[in-house]
Amino acid sequence: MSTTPTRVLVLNSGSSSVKYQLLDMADGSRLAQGLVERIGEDTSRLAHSPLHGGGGETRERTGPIPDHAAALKAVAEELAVDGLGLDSPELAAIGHRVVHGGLRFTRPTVVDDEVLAEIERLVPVAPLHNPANLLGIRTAQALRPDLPQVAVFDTAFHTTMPEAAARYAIDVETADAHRIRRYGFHGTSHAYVSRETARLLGKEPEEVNVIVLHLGNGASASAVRGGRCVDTSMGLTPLEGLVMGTRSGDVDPAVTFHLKRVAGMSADEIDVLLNKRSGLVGLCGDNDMREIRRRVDEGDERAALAFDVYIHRLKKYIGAYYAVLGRVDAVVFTAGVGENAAPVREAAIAGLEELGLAVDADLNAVRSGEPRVISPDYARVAVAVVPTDEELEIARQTFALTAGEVNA
Ligand SMILES: Nc1ncnc2c1ncn2[C@@H]1O[C@H](COP(=O)(O)OP(=O)(O)O)[C@@H](O)[C@H]1O
Ligand SMILES: CC(=O)OP(=O)(O)O
Ligand SMILES: [Mg+2]
Repeated sequence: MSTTPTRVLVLNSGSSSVKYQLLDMADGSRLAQGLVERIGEDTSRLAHSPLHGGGGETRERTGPIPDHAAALKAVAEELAVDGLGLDSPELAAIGHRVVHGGLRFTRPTVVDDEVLAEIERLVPVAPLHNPANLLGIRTAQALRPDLPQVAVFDTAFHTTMPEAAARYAIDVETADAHRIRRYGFHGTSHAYVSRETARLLGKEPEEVNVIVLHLGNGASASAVRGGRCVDTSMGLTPLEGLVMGTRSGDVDPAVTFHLKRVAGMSADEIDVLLNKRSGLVGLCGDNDMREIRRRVDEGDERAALAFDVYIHRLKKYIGAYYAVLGRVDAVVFTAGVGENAAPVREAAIAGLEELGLAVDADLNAVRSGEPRVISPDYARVAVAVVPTDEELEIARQTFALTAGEVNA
């Protein structure tokens, strides 16, 4: 009798990177994880960490990796070195992060040709993300055509948003004809982190109202009432809302036609400006919060301005979502910046004592990979740091959807 396959490979394909993890869903353990970055450049780098059986040294490869297909083949080779190759009969499914699922995909979905066509149709509203997600799926299909490939959508968690939050106040016929509305992104992270925050507080997700601040290279805030998203800061595309590494977040939409009329820029040029040459990088030339803090500490004025604009926007969204929720149990920081940058957490919460929000300096300074409360005991609202795990959440959803099918 053959054993039931319980392993899931998760691929999180970004515009120029692939993050991946191989998990065994029998016990939720991680067997390997890694990252391919700077795909398409001469300085591509793959870092692969075997984690099973006590783990092993992280292995690195550098040198040109031209596209996502080549990246995934390199990942497959590294996994094979550890005896975890993609040809393994223990592999049950491959789970993919897909950023834009439009209105149609509210749940994880087994990929077929029609699903691929729909993800392709959504490329114009996620131009940095959906093409990479598609390449990841197609390459994985070519390597293991017999396995279910599951798409887990960033937009899915936000489909519970009420119309009042999802609608832009523009002409209804025009908006509906072009499916223009607020979709929201990073939903897998917002769902996972809001649930883990309830657990940290010793409550059920249904019992708590949480403001989640996902601050990575892309950044978004969400208001989660009793486990359901009621508002989020990203909109039609992942450009709206918070200040990000290279994206502007909120701007007056008139900026775009002003640039067209006055500066003679094309729509594509404005797209690149707002998505790739704005945000922290546009304000000070750096998008890494570590480097920005280092410059601020040295007295660099442009870095200080970038930091202040970033914090001001973040604080506005905390206030806005406090008002949307009415009662807040926790404000929680997650993703690369949220989990690691104590000065960002301190500055974003500073001055909000009247809202019951405060950060304890000693607790905030602790470096840890564990979920933790960083507010003082007297504070009415908990402030917390909860590491996100989009890959684990994607693996769980992928396995839940396919285990029955594979075993049948
Ligand atoms: N120790 C740290 N201190 C401050 N910021 C950090 C630290 N480590 C990572 N970051 C920030 O996290 C960002 C990456 O976050 P991440 O969630 O991995 O983003 P993404 O998934 O969008 O690639 C980096 O660009 C950097 O700004
Ligand atoms: C949707 C989005 O912004 O994703 P990322 O943060 O991975 O760029
Ligand atoms: Mg991310």
